[in-house]
Amino acid sequence: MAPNLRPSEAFRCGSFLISTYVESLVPGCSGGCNPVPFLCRAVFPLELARIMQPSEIVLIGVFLSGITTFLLRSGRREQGLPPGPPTVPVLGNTHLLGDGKDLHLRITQWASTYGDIFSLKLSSRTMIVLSSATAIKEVVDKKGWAGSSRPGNYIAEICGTGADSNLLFATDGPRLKNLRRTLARFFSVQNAPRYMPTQAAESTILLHDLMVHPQDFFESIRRYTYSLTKIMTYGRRAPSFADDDVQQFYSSVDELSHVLAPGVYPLFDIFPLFQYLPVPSSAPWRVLAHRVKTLRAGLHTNMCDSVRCGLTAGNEQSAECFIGTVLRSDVPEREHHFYSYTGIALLDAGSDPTAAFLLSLVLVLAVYPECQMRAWKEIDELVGATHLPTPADLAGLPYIRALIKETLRFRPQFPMGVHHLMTDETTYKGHHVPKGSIVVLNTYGIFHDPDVFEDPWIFNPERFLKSEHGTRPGRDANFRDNLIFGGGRRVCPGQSVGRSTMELTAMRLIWGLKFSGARDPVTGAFISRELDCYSSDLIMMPRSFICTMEPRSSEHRDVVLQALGEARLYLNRFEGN
Ligand code: HEM
Repeated sequence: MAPNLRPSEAFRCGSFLISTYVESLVPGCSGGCNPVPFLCRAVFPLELARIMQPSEIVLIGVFLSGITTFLLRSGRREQGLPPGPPTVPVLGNTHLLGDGKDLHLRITQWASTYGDIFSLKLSSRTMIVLSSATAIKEVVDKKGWAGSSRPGNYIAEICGTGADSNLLFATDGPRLKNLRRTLARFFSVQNAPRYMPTQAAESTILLHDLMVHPQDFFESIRRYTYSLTKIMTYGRRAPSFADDDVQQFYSSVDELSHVLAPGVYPLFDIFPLFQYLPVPSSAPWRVLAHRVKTLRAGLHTNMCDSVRCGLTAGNEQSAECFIGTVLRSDVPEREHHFYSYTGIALLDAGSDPTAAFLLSLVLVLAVYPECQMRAWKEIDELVGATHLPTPADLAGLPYIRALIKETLRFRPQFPMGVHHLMTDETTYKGHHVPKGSIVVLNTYGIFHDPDVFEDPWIFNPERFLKSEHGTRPGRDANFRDNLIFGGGRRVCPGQSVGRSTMELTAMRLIWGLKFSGARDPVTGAFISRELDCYSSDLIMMPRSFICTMEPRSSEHRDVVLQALGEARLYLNRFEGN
């Protein structure tokens, strides 16, 4: 229950709201250093009192007390909701989210205090955090579509990538269901092997890039995952990271993640009133949002046009890719934008999550040389140095399978999933989960729960050799292999393709390269701090880190060089017009 409003708290809440708004209008103001919010807080009420008549002040007082009564109720945790951190009036727990940095760690800490279901009050909105596989199964998976809508995202709307265009933000409804069916067919388990020749050829190019330009490994890996997704979606590849579309796409992704991060823009979705306040077009987040909108609209138009041209010219790749399938289908005219913009959603959803895994893998191989050596031993015995590993080899590589699973457990790409929205109420462990609540799938917390995983903070692939899910014996019968891919009806439609890319590429990187992490010049110890250097936006991605890599032997390098010609020849079909 919220305590009564004390003057100090009222002042804090008011200041928070006003400063959030004002800070968003002032270029370069994102911290406490800017004097404007403080001036606003101090001068604004005094100034008003000076220029108004007493009757106006009374009227405003009545109006404000009505609003205050409404707002005071809005921060409270209603009876029956799961427990959670104490609330303050108006804000509820909003102030605890801060700038969103490392929120997954705070959420995981709260889960250890309040249990596998707890609630946060974001003013009048309720957020339910689920931190066990059982909770996800009961609240999301079993509820079907009623547990799988999405909360609105005003800032994404402004960026032209909201519910009406982008599948990722789309709310429950017939057109989403139709689109999901189309995606399910396109990326089905049966269809996934179709992409294997592309994955094999592109991963050969990646190995070669890493051998020749090891210092550019971030760019090489991001090009690789973008190119794979672009081929499936638009029937065209991206030969170089310097290509215009690659540059535009990644600038838009980086800027979109930034503008969507809490703290950069006013809390429009929590305090919808902000949506009606005047905002100058020079406000920093508006400038950013406008740039993102322009970049993505340009990409969308160019890419769709190139598929249209390909279809007219009878190009096979254009006909077979996702957008080609959509353009050739009888999608009603009014749904065309939503369906075709799915191309951009696929680029978003397919490129960086896969890159995040590969970068995490490089990082752990570099700083856990004992794991790298054990993986080499295993792959050398099975595959040898005379040819590249193929998907069929994975079955004979239990340690490498465990290493992949442990990397995904240790650094899941979506540490807090992607928010779901309940369109119906439900209960779990006697707690009420109301209709309209936002649901967080706390994947990071689940994978770092010491009751379920022994020493969860330690990187230890062996745990997956002892039990299928790496859990303590008998813990959490509801654990499923695809928790990293979300849940309910929104579970990742690209999971088969995503998994096969991660597995094939992991085998090939381990097979062909030696990774070494940076060491402290005095102690000689690995700078393990780098393991904590992750971006804290929606996707958990290592920031730049120092790592050297080289071919394991001249034999390995020669095998890659020999395979290169065939890979380029195969990929030729995805180049040109
Ligand atoms: C490889 C690593 C990947 C991971 C870890 C991953 C994970 C996820 C997660 C957690 C979600 C949200 C699910 C939810 O709301 O509960 C998601 C959604 C989605 N993913 Fe993936 N994904 C990956 C790769 C891919 C690939 C390769 C594609 C397609 C090319 C793809 C396409 C999508 C799409 C379209 C959605 C939105 C679904 C919706 O909102 O209905 N993903 N993914």
